Formats: sequence, C-alpha cells, structure tokens
Amino acid sequence: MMTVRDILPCLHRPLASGPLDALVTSVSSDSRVIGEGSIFVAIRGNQLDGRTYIPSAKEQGAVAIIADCAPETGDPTDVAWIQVADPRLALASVAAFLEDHPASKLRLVGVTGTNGKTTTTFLTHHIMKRFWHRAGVLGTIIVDDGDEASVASHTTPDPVALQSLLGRMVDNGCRGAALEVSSHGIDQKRVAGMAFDALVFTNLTQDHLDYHGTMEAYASAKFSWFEDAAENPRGKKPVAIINIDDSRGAELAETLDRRMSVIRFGFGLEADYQALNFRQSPRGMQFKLKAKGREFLVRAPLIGRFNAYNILAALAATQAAGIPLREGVAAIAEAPQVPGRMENCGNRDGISIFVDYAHTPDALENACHTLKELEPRRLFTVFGCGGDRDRRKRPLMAKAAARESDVCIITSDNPRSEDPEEIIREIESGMGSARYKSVTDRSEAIRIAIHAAGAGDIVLIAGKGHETYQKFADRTIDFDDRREARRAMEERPNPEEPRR
Ligand SMILES: CC(=O)N[C@H]1[C@@H](OP(=O)(O)OP(=O)(O)OC[C@H]2O[C@@H](n3ccc(=O)[nH]c3=O)[C@H](O)[C@@H]2O)O[C@H](CO)[C@@H](O)[C@@H]1O[C@H](C)C(=O)N[C@@H](C)C(=O)N[C@H](CCC(=O)O)C(=O)O
Ligand SMILES: Nc1ncnc2c1ncn2[C@@H]1O[C@H](COP(=O)(O)OP(=O)(O)OP(=O)(O)O)[C@@H](O)[C@H]1O
Ligand SMILES: N[C@H](CCC[C@H](N)C(=O)O)C(=O)O
Ligand SMILES: [Mg+2]
Repeated sequence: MMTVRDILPCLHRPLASGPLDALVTSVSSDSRVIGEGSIFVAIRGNQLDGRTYIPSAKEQGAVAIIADCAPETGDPTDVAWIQVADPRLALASVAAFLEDHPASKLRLVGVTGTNGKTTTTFLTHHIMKRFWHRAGVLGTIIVDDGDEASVASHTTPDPVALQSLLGRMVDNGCRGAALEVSSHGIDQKRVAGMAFDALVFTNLTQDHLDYHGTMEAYASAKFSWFEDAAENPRGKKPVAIINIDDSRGAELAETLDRRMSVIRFGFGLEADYQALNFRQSPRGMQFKLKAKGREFLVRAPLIGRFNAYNILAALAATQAAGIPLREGVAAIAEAPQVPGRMENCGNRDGISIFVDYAHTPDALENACHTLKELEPRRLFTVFGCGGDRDRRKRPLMAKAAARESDVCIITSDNPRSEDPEEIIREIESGMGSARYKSVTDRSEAIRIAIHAAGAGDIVLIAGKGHETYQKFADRTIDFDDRREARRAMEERPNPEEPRR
C-alpha cells in the first residue's frame, strides 16, 4: 500500500504539510468520484474552479489535496495538503505512478494532427495485432484494452482513465498500443510524462480555434508534445514521425532535427518514407513505398491520397516500435474499414454513397476531391458544422465543399446549444455562387440528396462519420448517417415503376 509521502517524489517541487502517512487508494480531479483514501487534485478548469470542491472532497474521505495554492489560513490540516505549480501535471504524474507507469511497459505510438489521427491509430493497431496478437488502441471511436473494446468518451481521456486503461493493456498481455493524442489532451497535460516510442504528426490545418484562439497557439500546443519528448526521453529512444508535405510538419521536423530521431514521410524526394506512383480505384489504392533503402508495393482497401499519408505514418510508426516493415506492408493489404471514414454505404441505381467524418475545411476538401477523382457524373455533398465549436471554419468548409462538388446540401451537424438555422447561415456565407440547397433536418437533407441523384452520381455525407447520435440544445437523438443513407436508398422511387 502507498502512503501520501510515497507520492511526493513523482511531483515537481511539492510543498507538503499535514498527515503524510495516510494510505492512498486512488486519485481524481473530480470531487464527485472521491472516496476513502483518494487524493483530490483541484484544477482551475475552463469552466469551473476545482478548488471550490475541496470541502466536499474532504467530506467524502480524501486523504490529500493537491492544489496550486497554500491551504487557507485557519484551515484545519486534517488531511495532507500538497502545493504544486501545475495541478494538471500533478494529476498525470500521480495517475501514472499509482498504475506503476504502464506506458514504460508498452511499445507506445501516439498520433497527433488535425486530421488522420483515428485512421492512423486504427491502421497502427491493426498492424500491431497482426504481429503481436495483443495490442491496445485508444481514440475517438473505440478503446480496446487488448481484451475488450468499448465506446470512447474523449479522443484522449483524462489521465486517470488513460493510465488505468494502459494498466489493463499491460495486464492483458498487450505488447504495444496506439493512442490518439488530441491538442486538448496535450494542452491539458493528459499525456504529460508518458514515455512514447513513436510520436506521429499527421498535419495541421484549421480547427479548434474556439479553444486555442489562433493557429499559432494551436500549432505550439501540438509542437510542445514533441519538444517534451526531445527534452525528456524517459528511458526510451523516441522517434518523431512527421508528414513533411505539410508546411507545419516541415517546420516541426526542422526544429527537432538533431535533438531527437526524426523520420520524414510524404510524397516528396526528401521523405524517408516516400510514396510514389499512387493509383486508386473505387475499391482501394496502391503505391510504391521507398524506405530504408528498399522498395515495397503497398496495396490497401482504402481510398484517398490522404489515406496514403496515414498508411505511411502507420508503417513508419510500427517499424519504429519494432515491427519489420514487410510485416506492416502485408498487414495493410487487409486493413479494416475504419467506421465512418470514407465508408461505402452501398450502391443502388448506379448511385454510390459514402459517409465520411470530414469536419474541417481540409478534410472536406480532401474527401470531396477523392470522390471527384473517381469521375462520377455529379458529386452531391451533404454537410453541416458542429455547434459550440470553431465558428471560423464554417465559411471555409463551405468553400471547400463548393469548390469540389456539383451540388451541396447544407444541413445540421451537432447543433449543441446553438440555433441550427444560424449555423447554416454562417455556412451559407462561404458558398459564393455555388449551387446549393439548405435543409435543416439532416435526415431530410440526406433523403433529398439521395433521391435527386441518378446513375453515375456519388453522394457524400460528411461530418458525422461513425457518430450514432445528434446533439441539440435540449436533447440528444439516435442518429446514424449510414442508417439514414440506407433508408433513403430503400425509399427511392423504383426507376422501373412509373411515378404516380
Ligand atoms: C474544454 C475541455 O476540454 N474540457 C475538459 C476538461 O474540463 P476542465 O478541466 O476545463 O474542467 P471544468 O469543467 O472547468 O472543471 C474544473 C474542475 O472541477 C472539477 N469538478 C467539477 C464539478 C464538480 O462537481 N466537482 C469537481 O471536482 C472537474 O472535474 C475539473 O477537474 O477536463 C474534463 C475532465 O478531463 C473533460 O471532461 C472536459 O472535456 C469536455 C467535456 C470536452 O468537451 N472536451 C472536448 C472539447 C475535448 O477534450 N475534445 C478532444 C478532442 C478534440 C479533437 O477532436 O481533436 C478530446 O481529446 O476528446
Ligand atoms: N491524413 C489526412 N489528411 C487530411 N485529411 C484526412 C487525413 N486522414 C483523414 N482525413 C479526413 O479527416 C476526416 C477525419 O479523419 P480521422 O477521424 O482519422 O481524423 P482525426 O484526426 O482522428 O479527427 P478528430 O480530431 O475529430 O478525432 C476523415 O473522415 C477524412 O475526411
Ligand atoms: N472531435 C471533433 C468532432 C467534431 C465532429 C462533428 N460532428 C461535430 O460535432 O462538430 C470536435 O470536437 O471538434
Ligand atoms: Mg479522432
């Protein structure tokens, strides 16, 4: 059993007072889950001040409080008080300590970037499972501890949930794991202090300005994860795996050079993992990979040039984690469908329907462009933008969709607390002279697009991908683009029968 005193060495310059010999059972920054023996970490959050919950944490049996301030004068020191400069960092350190640092017992690949994290972690996990039989994954869609898969709540969960999951992966015999590392996760120190073997940078384009404020702040949040690994290797030899066709990626590779091992990937000549002769059909892609002085023919059942980047990243990362490249290439040929990522939801009457999670300007442009390359008669794009998230991307998503599509149907995504009609108006401001129709009800929008399409057309339904809900101010409903698409297909008037 651990005491409060045992915890102190894992903290940065702690100032401790009060009874330090109490036994510790757990740690949390949420007073609502504090029990006997817990340490409560008081975090000044984005919305609430965790310090106001200190009395209730004590009442529930907390044995120590970690905060960025001293106890109020006159406050009885009935429980230990540990003052630190950064409570979020302290939470991550204590959580890892209580689980006995599971990250150091796994080959760990982390993936960050605006787009491609989920896809790259899925591909990485798939290769790891093929080679090691047991491997974990954590991200936007699922959490798999090597034994059981469940639905994820965050892309990168809080340190307590994260460390407990990694601990289960170790217990379940996983040799390695692939983790999505969101910019919120980095900024809130959810992965602080963790030893990664490979850190992947997919790209950086506009998103999340509601949270980070500027692109510079967004980029520096992402970069700080790499800087930290360069400065503190934590007993591993971490490798940074960076897309240098992305301008921010090229900048990052430059700054890290000589401070840590850097592997560059992309289509250009300077890439260590270089893709050449890219070709695709509706069923998949193939390209030549030049890496490590060798050449491989990579085939994968995925479409989109952007997915070639995700494949390069997964191959380089698994190689850095100890899996031979030829094994990775062989596994990629049988890569699974990532739910809601360029997912083909059926063909009927010569119409093909794709559901994709594109919810940024860059992703939407890529998704539309990829489908245009399949040379449809017309491309119909159904999309909207989420409420309570980066508003500045709305007209830019409109521009991206308008540029590549023949017809756009603007609709609602997850309006959350916002007025759906108002979000649609903000999107419309970026449509220019393009042909579009706005239909607030997403189900109706999907039906209109699918019923308007004809033989040779492609319908893209973008933004919600794998999501099985739609969030409004006052309710959350069951909603699945893939199910809606199938339903609309079935309800299509039969071209053989004369219309009544
Ligand atoms: C903006 C944001 O990221 N917020 C996250 C953050 O909240 P916070 O630390 O700011 O906390 P707060 O709500 O202000 O509360 C302050 C403190 O008081 C505590 N508290 C609060 C109430 C109470 O009764 N008792 C109590 O102790 C809270 O536990 C917290 O420690 O930390 C919480 C605990 O880990 C998260 O649940 C919460 O996620 C919110 C729900 C969220 O929506 N986050 C999204 C934006 C997010 O993180 N997304 C990224 C993906 C982005 C991408 O696509 O790339 C992700 O990684 O999932
Ligand atoms: N490497 C890439 N470059 C650009 N766009 C991509 C890339 N990979 C995927 N996309 C597009 O972005 C969408 C989201 O992909 P994915 O879910 O893999 O990204 P993510 O980074 O996990 O997103 P999130 O931040 O929401 O978790 C895809 O549906 C596709 O349209
Ligand atoms: N992880 C992303 C998800 C966006 C998905 C989209 N459907 C929306 O609701 O905006 C975010 O939090 O920005
Ligand atoms: Mg994701």
